[in-house]
Amino acid sequence: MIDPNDSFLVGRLKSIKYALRGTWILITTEDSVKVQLSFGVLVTILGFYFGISSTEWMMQTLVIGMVLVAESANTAIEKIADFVNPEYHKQIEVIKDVAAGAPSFAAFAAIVICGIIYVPRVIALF
Ligand SMILES: Nc1ncnc2c1ncn2[C@@H]1O[C@H](COP(=O)(O)OP(=O)(O)OP(=O)(O)O)[C@@H](O)[C@H]1O
Repeated sequence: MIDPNDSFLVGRLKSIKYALRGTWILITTEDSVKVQLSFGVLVTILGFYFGISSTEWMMQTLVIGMVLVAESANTAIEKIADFVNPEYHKQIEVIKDVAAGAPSFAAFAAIVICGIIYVPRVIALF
């Protein structure tokens, strides 16, 4: 925990440590994050294979990041909801469903961007 008496530098270093711990928890325990990360790795390999442009790399990296950020925020909201109310509640259902909508928007953008980048290149292979 960050102590108010910590120096600025120690406070920032602790924040980085906690953020890396959170990243590790997401990568190792959350199936949805594992799946999204695997897609990220796959399109990165495709990017090298097809030699995509700098602009395409930027767009692709941006959408991979968007999906992972949304998926991580969704996971955090799910965990808060489970902590606040582990039993069934109609409002928790709505909260979780709405939170799950965030990665869906990001995933839609990622599919469109990756489709624009790769569909013509894959078609050109045949
Ligand atoms: N406590 C609850 N009360 C009411 N509905 C719930 C509750 N917990 C889960 N649900 C419903 O079940 C759905 C799935 O919730 P769950 O917590 O299992 O997430 P998940 O889809 O498994 O998430 P992920 O795969 O990202 O871990 C929610 O979107 C919601 O509709």
